[in-house]
Amino acid sequence: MEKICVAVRLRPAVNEETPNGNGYHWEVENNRISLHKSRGTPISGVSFAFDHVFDQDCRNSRVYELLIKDIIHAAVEGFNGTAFAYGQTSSGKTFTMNGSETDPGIIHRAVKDIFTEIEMTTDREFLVRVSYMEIYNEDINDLFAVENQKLQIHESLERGVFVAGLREEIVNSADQVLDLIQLGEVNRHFGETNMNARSSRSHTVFRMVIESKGKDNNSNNSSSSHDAIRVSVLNLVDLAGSERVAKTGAGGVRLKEGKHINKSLMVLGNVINKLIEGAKQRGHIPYRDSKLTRILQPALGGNAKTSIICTVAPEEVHLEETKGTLHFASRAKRITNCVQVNENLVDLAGSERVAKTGAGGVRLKEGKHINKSLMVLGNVINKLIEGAKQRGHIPYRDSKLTRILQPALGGNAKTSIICTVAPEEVHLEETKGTLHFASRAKRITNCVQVNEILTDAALLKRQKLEIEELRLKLQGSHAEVLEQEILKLRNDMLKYELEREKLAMELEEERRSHKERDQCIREQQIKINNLSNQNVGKGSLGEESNDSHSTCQEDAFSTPCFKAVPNAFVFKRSQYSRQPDCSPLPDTCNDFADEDTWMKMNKGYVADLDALNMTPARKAHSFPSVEDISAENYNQEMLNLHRQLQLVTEERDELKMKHTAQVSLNNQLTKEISELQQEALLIPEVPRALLESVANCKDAYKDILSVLQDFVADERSATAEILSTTSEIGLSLFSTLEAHFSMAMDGQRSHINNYSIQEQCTVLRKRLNSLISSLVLSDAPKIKDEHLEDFPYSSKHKGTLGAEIASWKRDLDDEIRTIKQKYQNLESELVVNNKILEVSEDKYHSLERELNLMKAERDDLLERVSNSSQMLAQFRDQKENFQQDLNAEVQRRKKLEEEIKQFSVAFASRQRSIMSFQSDFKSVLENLKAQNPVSASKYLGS
Ligand SMILES: Nc1ncnc2c1ncn2[C@@H]1O[C@H](COP(=O)(O)OP(=O)(O)OP(=O)(O)O)[C@@H](O)[C@H]1O
Repeated sequence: MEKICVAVRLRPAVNEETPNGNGYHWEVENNRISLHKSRGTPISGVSFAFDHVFDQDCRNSRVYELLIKDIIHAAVEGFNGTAFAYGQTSSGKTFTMNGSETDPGIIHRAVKDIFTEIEMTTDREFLVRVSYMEIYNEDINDLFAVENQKLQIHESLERGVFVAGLREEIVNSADQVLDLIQLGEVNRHFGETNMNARSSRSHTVFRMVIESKGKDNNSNNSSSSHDAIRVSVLNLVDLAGSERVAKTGAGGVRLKEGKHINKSLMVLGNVINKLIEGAKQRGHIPYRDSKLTRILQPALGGNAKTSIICTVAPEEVHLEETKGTLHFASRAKRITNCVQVNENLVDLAGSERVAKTGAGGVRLKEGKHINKSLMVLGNVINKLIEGAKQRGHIPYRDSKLTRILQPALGGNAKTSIICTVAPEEVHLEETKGTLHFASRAKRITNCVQVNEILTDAALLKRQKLEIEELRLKLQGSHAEVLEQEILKLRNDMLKYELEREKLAMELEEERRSHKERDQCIREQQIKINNLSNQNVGKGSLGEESNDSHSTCQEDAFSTPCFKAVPNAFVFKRSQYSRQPDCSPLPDTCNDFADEDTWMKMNKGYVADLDALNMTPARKAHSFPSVEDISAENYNQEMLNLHRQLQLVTEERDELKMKHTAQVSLNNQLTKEISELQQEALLIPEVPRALLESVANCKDAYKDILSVLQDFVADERSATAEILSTTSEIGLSLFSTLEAHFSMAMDGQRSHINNYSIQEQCTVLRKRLNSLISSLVLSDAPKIKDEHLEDFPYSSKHKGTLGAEIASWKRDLDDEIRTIKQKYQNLESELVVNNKILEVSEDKYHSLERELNLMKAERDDLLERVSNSSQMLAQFRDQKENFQQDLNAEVQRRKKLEEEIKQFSVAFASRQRSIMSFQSDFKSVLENLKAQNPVSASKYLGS
């Protein structure tokens, strides 16, 4: 176990102290940083000690020498290493990691040193790969390849936690790496805030993977130790700074970035808290109390995949021992390790009871030692369980940052953290927060191991050597068949090795396309669901519109909203431990930039992430390991699979196109429907407008009549009679018009009858004519007499009365004609409107029919999508079967190899026996020759 190395670096003050400050300042002395008052008196309780504390004058070279150099050296030797800079915004993290022209930073120095060390290590050969990524708004982007965005984190036993799809460049000189870094820097997210003109808006991780292998000077005499390859990962991390909105003045994009930055830093704080909680409870683990536990240390809570086989005896007489062993087993079951690839296979001595073994002397001494070491083993296990119990779940998966830094925090890596702080009084709280963080981080312990692995490649190499050895053994013999077989096998192995690489790539590619297709289908299904919701909305609108044209709903055609996620898709942290395949990133942390949360975060507050909803689980399909795949028949099968894949993809594309066409048609129809609705809304207004104008005409007519009435002196006179009949006729005509229009307004078009109005007009006209003619022609003398008395006309006027009445009649006729004309105009307008209404109705019905067709088509589409999903499932099954076949084939091949080996061993032994028989035979012949040289020369020749 190794503690994390933590240092604090105070940057030089950049601005003058605020005039109304209290004169507080930080002083650095002997790796301790303390807060002092203006007069120099230290403030109690605000003093922190760390592995190193660097003051304002310290240069990057010193920071590197004291804090990082060891990690770099260890990384070349095969240990994982991580160094990261943590601190508030503008405190000097990027300055520390990247440095300046005159004072290069940690990354620059580390790269240079690594290549210098590699050059100096002459007994090993190295392969160095570098990558550079940033975590921006919780997305991982490749800084070496801008097109690689939103990369995913994966984990495998061999590679540990890794970012899939991240470009790795194989490099062989420091300059090459520094050039690459320069290119990557261009792609990094920087932004201006009130606090820093060039503030990092993302966390960056510069990663070097160093592989090394002992140099194989004598190829014929290689041993397996030369095949062990060391793989170490070095992470150099420049974190974005925690920030307070009040100071950075962030808004918009900056605010969003700030929230993401603070959120991931808060998760980092949570992880550290959880780790130290566990370490606190675990306390000292007594590994050193026995040689056994010392040797087994990596296997117990360390870096090993460990299996313990507890053997028990069935006899009743061993009941107590068996119970004890079972208790031991159930305790051991609760240990958790941080696993790398090495495994330990240990055969322990059994615990003994003197009473039963009857041991004495040497045996007794041995038994005591055995029991003691087993007891210590039990103690170690107890301590480990205690720790694990307290430590519980470490929330590495809550942010991408902690997931990437997982090996560095409580895992298998040498880690240094450099916490940068600002000296200004105005940043006092932030500095205290960073120092609290640093003190907590100091308590983390990691278990660091050299990562020595036997890679597949090394394994293959060994197999090749074995075959070579066999071939040499058989050289000179006449076992041609066997030799041929071996040759073939060797070629097969080479082919297999090449194909394995290819397969790995193809599988990866296929898996990616699978994922994309799944995603596509899911998206399409969501779209179809939305479309169906939209259509259901329209259907209900159609029904309503049938009832009444005037009650159309305006929002029925609005953009469809996504359905609320059903509860089943949301689960809490408490369920997380039971759902290991999900990536439970909290979605709802929105207020991480606020003051309160910031303070809590820096004071070691553990966010109750249980209260936050997690993103839905997305299960990753497990693929068989590459070595399980044989080459034979693979290409053929692969072709088939590709063909099927192509077909499914084509079908999906076709469906997609149809769907797009349908959506656009749907949009067009929606637009037309809304236009028609607008028109339909206007149509009922026409009769209303007509009714209003008729009412206005009626009022005007009444006014005219009342004016005329004033001219009539005698109410019983003929003039009065004509006037009253005329007004009666006019008003009756207006009333009829009003009645018709109000009926039209109520939608009773069928009752409006043009013919009845005309008939009424004719009747009324006739009545008026007959009245006038009766007055003028039949009762003229009477009128004359009456007018002589009543009318204020002179006698010369009396003769012209008939003419005047005739002119009134003409005027009235004109007026009636005008009214009739107006009426006819209104009538024809009404007819036109009715026609428009009918056309609208037809259009509406045809739209409804189209909608139904669309629904049917949608159902068809849905069915086809589900069919293609089934096909996909079948396709997956087929693939699985194929993979099983491949596995079987690999097994068969292994068996064959085994048989060949056995055969060659048998062959060698037979060869040996033939040789010995030959030598025996020779010696017998020699003896015979010696005994009887004459007959021997006669029968055997010379
Ligand atoms: N030790 C130092 N010596 C000289 N200048 C420094 C030092 N530390 C920081 N600076 C200067 O302070 C300013 C802010 O530093 P830097 O950008 O490294 O902060 P940061 O912590 O990375 O901020 P952010 O989190 O916003 O990215 C820069 O102009 C930098 O040059």
